[in-house]
Amino acid sequence: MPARVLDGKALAETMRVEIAQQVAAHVALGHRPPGLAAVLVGNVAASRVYVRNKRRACDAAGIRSWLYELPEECSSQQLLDLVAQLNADAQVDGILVQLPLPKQIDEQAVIEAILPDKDVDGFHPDNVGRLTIGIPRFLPCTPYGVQQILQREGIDTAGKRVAILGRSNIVGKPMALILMQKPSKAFPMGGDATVTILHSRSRDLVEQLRQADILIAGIGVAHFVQPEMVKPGAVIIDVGINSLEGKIVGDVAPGVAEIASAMTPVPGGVGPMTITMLLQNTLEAARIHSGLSPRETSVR
Ligand SMILES: Nc1nc2c(c(=O)[nH]1)N[C@@H](CN(C=O)c1ccc(C(=O)N[C@@H](CCC(=O)O)C(=O)O)cc1)CN2
Ligand SMILES: [Mg+2]
Repeated sequence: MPARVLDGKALAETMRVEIAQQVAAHVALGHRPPGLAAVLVGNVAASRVYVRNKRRACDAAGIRSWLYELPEECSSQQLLDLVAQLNADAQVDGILVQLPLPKQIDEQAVIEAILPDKDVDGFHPDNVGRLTIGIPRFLPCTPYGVQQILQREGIDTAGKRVAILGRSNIVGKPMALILMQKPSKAFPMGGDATVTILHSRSRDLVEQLRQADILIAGIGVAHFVQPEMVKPGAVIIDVGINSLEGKIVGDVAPGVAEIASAMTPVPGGVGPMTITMLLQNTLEAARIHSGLSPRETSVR
């Protein structure tokens, strides 16, 4: 039997309606609508599409958004000046600097310049540190989206073997931190799983992958995961977005659907959830800025 399709697009739509209701409730309490500043630097076509989709999703949820564009050849200082302006703007709850940035820009300096309580991507070291010790403020949107797919599709992660292919700061590392975490009041999304991160230097890759109850692929190689690398009945989450022969494909080969019990499609799986979780984080930022959410929570 082919794998059950984990329809991220449908779940993203459901969650966006829920978020719109939460935004309306927030405004009904007398608060101003949440606001997101989106920063787009240069001419990467895909980045332009993602930012446009993020702003459309904001609009539909009742979140205000503003687009700031800088030219491809801008300097780090120009971008840092813009971030400082947005940090100081009381209408702005969240700042999204779309990645990747042009090569002359010091990406890490830009990430660190964003105020941690406006860092709705969850990339600032303060937010990464909080996630690491189990008192997160904002979870990075892609792994947060994966966690929501697993939870809302009823896929229990407690005690499961999870293999994560890829060790990026945006996907692999935060994904591991979320799924290994013991759930607590401060961190209800904790997955209680046994997590293995695999990467280009990992030995016995296929054997490791074949032990996984849940396999999360985020290495950016089209169709890297082949059927013989997967344990029969495993759950497969495909975070890859690659272009192959003019089509968008994931890191997982289509034949894996014959082996797996459930699998996210590409497109229409994790991608739409990434955008949805940005809305959730922006609402959370607005709650923080209106004094509704605790800034600090203790480890339990
Ligand atoms: N500042 C950030 N930059 C980047 C992030 C991020 O979370 N924050 N993630 C990615 C890009 N990304 C969001 O920004 C993103 C990628 C893909 C999708 C998506 O919906 N993809 C579609 C398929 C692709 C397409 O049709 O063009 C899908 O999977 O269905 C959404 C968001 C890197 N940069
Ligand atoms: Mg990302």
